[in-house]
Amino acid sequence: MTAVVGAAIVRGRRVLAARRTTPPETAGRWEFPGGKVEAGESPEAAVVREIREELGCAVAVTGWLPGEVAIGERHVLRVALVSTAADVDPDPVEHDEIRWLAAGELETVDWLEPDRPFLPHLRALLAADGRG
Ligand SMILES: Nc1nc2c([nH]c(=O)n2[C@H]2C[C@H](O)[C@@H](COP(=O)(O)OP(=O)(O)OP(=O)(O)O)O2)c(=O)[nH]1
Repeated sequence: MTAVVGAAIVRGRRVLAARRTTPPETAGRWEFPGGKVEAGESPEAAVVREIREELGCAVAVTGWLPGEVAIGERHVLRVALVSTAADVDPDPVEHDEIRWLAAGELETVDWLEPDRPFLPHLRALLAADGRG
């Protein structure tokens, strides 16, 4: 099993969702930006590397949403809680759209199926977060 890490980039009471462009089976679906953990790499380091590659910004992992979800038979998804500096503007180079979603907006995009079990945790966290 290869670990895939997604980053729930939280700013104030919103989380960043990103729309995939490849491969065709997943193009147009929404996800937490991220990717596969490489051999010898920690999940946290993979999150930081992937977000730098995909969104051109530095992030810090502050925790993990509970649980992990199988992606097919070979991959398993975990989702990190991530913060950025307030003045950082993510600039997607692989995704064709990004949106900052509030708790009540999480259902407005078509998430990849493996991401859906993480949404209730995220909704509760965003609804409870008094910052911003
Ligand atoms: N990054 C990411 N991938 C997800 C999520 N949910 C989900 O099912 N996936 C799937 C889509 C892909 O099949 C796989 C991750 O592949 P990826 O293409 O993002 O990984 P990667 O950047 O390391 O790229 P590569 O090795 O395939 O070139 O996991 C998610 O929230 N974020």
